[in-house]
Amino acid sequence: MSLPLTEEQRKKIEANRQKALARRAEKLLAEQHQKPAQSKQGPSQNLPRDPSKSGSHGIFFKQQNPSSSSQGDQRPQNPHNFPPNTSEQAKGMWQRPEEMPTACPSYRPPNQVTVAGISPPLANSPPGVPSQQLWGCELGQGHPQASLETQSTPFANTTHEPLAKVKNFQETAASSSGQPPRDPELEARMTRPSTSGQKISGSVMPRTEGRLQQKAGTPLHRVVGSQQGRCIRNGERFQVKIGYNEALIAVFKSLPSRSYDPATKTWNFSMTDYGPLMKAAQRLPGITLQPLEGAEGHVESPSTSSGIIAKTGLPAAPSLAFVKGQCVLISRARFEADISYSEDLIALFKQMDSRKYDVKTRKWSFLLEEYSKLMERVRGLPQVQLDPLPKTLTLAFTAQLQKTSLSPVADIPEADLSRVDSKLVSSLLPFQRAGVNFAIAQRGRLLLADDMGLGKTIQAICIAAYYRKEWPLLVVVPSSVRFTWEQAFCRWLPSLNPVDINVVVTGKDRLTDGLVNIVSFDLLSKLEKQLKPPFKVVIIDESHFLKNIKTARCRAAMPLLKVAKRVILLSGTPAMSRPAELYTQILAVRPTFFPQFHAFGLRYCGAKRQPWGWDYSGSSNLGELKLLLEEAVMLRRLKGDVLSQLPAKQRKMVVVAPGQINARTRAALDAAAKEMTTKDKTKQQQKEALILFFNRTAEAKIPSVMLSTWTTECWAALLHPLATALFIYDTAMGLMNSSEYILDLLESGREKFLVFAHHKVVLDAITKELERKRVQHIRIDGSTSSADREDLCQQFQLSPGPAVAVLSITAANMGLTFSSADLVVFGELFWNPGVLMQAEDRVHRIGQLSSVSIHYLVARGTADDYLWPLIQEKIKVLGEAGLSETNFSEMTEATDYFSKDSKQQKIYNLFQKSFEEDGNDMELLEAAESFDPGSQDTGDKLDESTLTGSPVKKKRFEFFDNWDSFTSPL
Ligand SMILES: Nc1ncnc2c1ncn2[C@@H]1O[C@H](COP(=O)(O)OP(=O)(O)OP(=O)(O)O)[C@@H](O)[C@H]1O
Repeated sequence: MSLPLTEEQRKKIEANRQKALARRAEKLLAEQHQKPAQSKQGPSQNLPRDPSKSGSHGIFFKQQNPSSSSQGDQRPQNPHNFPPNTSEQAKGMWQRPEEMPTACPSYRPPNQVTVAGISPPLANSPPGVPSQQLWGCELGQGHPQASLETQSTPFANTTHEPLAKVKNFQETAASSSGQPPRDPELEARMTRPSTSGQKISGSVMPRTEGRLQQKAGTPLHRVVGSQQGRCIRNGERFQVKIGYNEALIAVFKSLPSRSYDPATKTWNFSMTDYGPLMKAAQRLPGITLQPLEGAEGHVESPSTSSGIIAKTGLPAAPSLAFVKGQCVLISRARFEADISYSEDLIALFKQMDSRKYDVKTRKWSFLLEEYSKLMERVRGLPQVQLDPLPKTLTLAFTAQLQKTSLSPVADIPEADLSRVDSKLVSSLLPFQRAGVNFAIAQRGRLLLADDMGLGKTIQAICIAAYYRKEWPLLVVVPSSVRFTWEQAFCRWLPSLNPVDINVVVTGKDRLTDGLVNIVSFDLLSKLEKQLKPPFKVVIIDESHFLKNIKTARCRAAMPLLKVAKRVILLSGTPAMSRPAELYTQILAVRPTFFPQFHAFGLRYCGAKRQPWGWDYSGSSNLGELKLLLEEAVMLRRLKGDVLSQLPAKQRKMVVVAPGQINARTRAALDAAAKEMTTKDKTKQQQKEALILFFNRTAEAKIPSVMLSTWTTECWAALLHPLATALFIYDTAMGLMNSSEYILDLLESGREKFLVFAHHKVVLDAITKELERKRVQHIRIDGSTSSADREDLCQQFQLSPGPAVAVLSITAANMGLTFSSADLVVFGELFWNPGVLMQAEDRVHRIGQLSSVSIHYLVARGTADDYLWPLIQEKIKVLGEAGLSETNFSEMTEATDYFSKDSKQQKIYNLFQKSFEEDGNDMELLEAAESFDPGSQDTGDKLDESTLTGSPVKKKRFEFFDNWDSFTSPL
C-alpha cells in the first residue's frame, strides 16, 4: 500500500532533485569545457529553438492540462481550429470522450495532425528522423551552447542532416556527457528510421528528395496540435488512456511490462515502467500525459527537470530515473525490496547491516529490525518510491520490528489446561496440544485449518473449554454434523451435563437454551434476532462456508463473530481456489487487519480494474499472506506433517439428523419396531419385522446421506407402486433442502472418497444426485461384471480431480483397490463387522500413504440404534481374540449414545440373536437385498453369474483370510 506524499515531502523531494540536477549540470559543464570540439557538433545545430521557449516543454504540461479541464477529456486538441476536412475527420477529432479510442494499435484517426505545440520546427523535422528522436537529442543530449546557437535558426532554412549523421551525433553527445544512453532499448526503437516516409502522429508526410515537405500553404504554427491522455492506477499496474499515436505506441512496445487489453483498447504497465514511460512521453512532441494521482512529485516534470535540462542542455542522469516498488515480507524476520534498479538506492541498501542480495531473484532483503531505518533513508531519495509494508504486517510483526524476537519460528508458551477435563487433555495428541497452545496464545481467536481428519473437533472443544467461564458457547456447523458435535461434547467433556447441550433443530427452537448451543448455518440466519446479547465464545465448523460475504449465512455470522471475544474457526480447506475466499475468515478472526476488502484485494488478490469494476480473482504476494496468516490468524498442519502421530485408521461416527425422518417413515419404523417386540410372534414373524425395520431405515437415511432436492421425477423413476411412491415422495418432500452429508463433504473440498451402501434404493439415490451435481463417480454393485469392476476401479484410481466411488457393501467390499482415496463413508450400517472392515480396507492397503478416515453415518431412531452397538461388540470380541488390531469402540465416538430401555434392549437382543445364528446371516442378507420400495427389481441382489467368487458366499472366509490386511501395518 502506498501512502500519498505530504506537501512537505514533495517539497523536499523537489528541492533534493533540483540540487542533484544542479550538481550534475555543474559537473557536465566542466566536462564540456574540456571538450570544446565535440560540443561544436551538438545536435542542436539541427534543432532550432526559440530561447524564449527553452522551458516550453515544462510549460506544456502546465498549459495543456488546464485546457483539458476534465481529466477524461481525450479529444485531440485543435487549438488552431482547423476545419475538419471530412465529416469522418470531424468525427475522429471531436468524438465525445467515451467514444474516443485510446492508444490502440488498430486505431488511426484520419489525418490527425498532432505535433506538439512546443517546438514548431519538429513538425518539419529532418527526413527519416522521427520527431521523437529529435526530442531525445534536444532534451537529453544537446549541448547548452549549441542549443543557444541554433535557437534562432529559422526552420525553413534548416539543414536536414541524414539520419546516420544525426545518430552519430547523438552518440557523440551521449558519450561526451559521460553518461550511458537512457532507456537504450527505448531509444533504439525511437531512432528507428521510417521507411515509407515520416509519420507524424498518424499522418504520413511525403518525402521529397530526402526532405520533409511542409504542407503547402500551412503556416508553420498551424501544424501544431497535441494529444492529451492520462495515467490511471489499476491495482499494481497503471493504464494509459490516450488517443492513437504511433510514436507513443512505439514507446509502449519498448516497455517490458507492457500489456494491451483489446477490450478497453488500452495499454497497461507495471509501476516499474511508470518512470521510463513518463520520461519518454515527455520527450514526445504533442503528447501530454497527466501523471498518476499522487505520483506527480516522483516523475521529473517538464516544468522542472526538462526545463533545467533544456536550459543546461544536460542529459538526464540514469540514477535519476524514477523507480517504484514495494516492500514484501519474505520470512518472519526479513523483508525484501521489490524494486527495479537505482544506483542511489543500491548505495543506500549497502549501508544496511543485515543486507542480503539474492542473485537468483536479484533482490535485496533486510532484517525487519532495520525496516524503519531503511524506509526513513529511502524517503530522502527523490526518485525512488518504495511502498512500505502494509500496516497490518508491521503490527503483526511488531516484535521483529522492534528486535524483541529473533526466533525464526513463533515461540508459543504451553497453556495451563488444568481447568479443562483431564479426559480431554490427556487424549490430545502432541500436535493437537500444540494447536490448543497456539489458540490460547492468540487469545482464543484463530482459524484452525488442519487437514481433514486431524481432530479439529477435539482441539476446538478443548480451546472452548479453556474459556468456559465465558460461556454460553455457540457452535455453528453444517446441519449434517450437528449431532456428531453433540456426541463429541458428551465424549470429551464428561463434566458437561448432556442436558446443557442444546441442538437447535427447527426455526422455532431457542438459540440460547443451553450452555452449549449447536446450530446449523442455515438456521443461524433465521435465528439472527436471538443473538442478543451476543455470544462471547463461538466455534464455526467448516468456516469456508462463510467465504462469500453476500450469502445469508455469512451476513448472519459476521456481526456475531466481530463482537465475540473468542472465535474458533475450523476448516480443512479454508480457501479452495483463490485468496479472496480467505477474506471473510480473516475478518472474522482479526476484524482490524483488513477492514476494507479492497486493500486486501490489492495486496493479495492481484486486483485488476476492469471496465465493469475490480477483478479480485487473482493472487499476489502469497508468501507474505501465508506468513501473516501463520503469525496471527491460522494454524494449519497437513496429514503428512503429523503422520507419525496418527493412527493408520481413524473412525468417526456421524450422527445424522433424526429430525430429518419424515412422520410417515417414523411411523413405519415404529410399527416395525413394535412388531419385533410384540409377544406371541413366531420367530419367522420377528425376523420379517426385523428385515422390514432394516429396510425402512434405508429409506429414512437417504436424505441425510445424500438428497437435497430430490425431485418428483427422481422418485417416479425409482418407485412403481403408487402407495409406496406416495409414502417415499412425502418423505422426500418433507426432507427437502435438508443438508446432507455427502454433498457437504464435496462442498468441503473432499476430493476422492468411497461411499458404501447396501440397499439399491440408497445406491440409486446417491448416484442420481451425483449425476445431477455433475460429480465424477463410478458405481459397482451386484450387477457390475467382473471386467467392468476392474476398469471402473482403475478409472477412479487414475482420476485426477474429485471423484466418488459408490459401492455396494456386499458386492464391492473385497478384491478392489482404491488407495488413491483416504476416506470411506458408510451411508448404511451392516451387521457383519468383517464385511465393514473389508470394505474399509479398499483404501487402507498397500499404496496408501496417508492415515485413512472412516465415517459411519448413524441415524437415531432407526435400526442403526441396534446395529451400531452390535458391530462394536463384535469387533471387541474379535479384538480380544486377537483377530482385529483395532478396538473399534475406542476409535469411534459416542458408543453409548442410546439408552437401552427394556424395549430397546429386547430389539437389540433380537438383532444379536438373529445375526449370530448360523445361516441367519445369509437369510437376512437375501431378504434385505430383495427389498426395494416399490420396485419390481431384485434390488442390489448379487448375480452370481456375473460375479466370480460371489462375496456373499465367500465373505466369512475372505474376512478371516484377509485379516492380515488390517492387522499388519501397511
Ligand atoms: N486425540 C484423539 N483421540 C481419539 N480420537 C481422536 C483424537 N483426535 C481425533 N480423533 C478422532 O479422529 C476422527 C477425526 O476427527 P475430527 O472429525 O475432529 O477431524 P476433523 O479435523 O474435524 O476432520 P474434518 O475436517 O473431516 O471434519 C474423529 O473420530 C475423532 O474422534
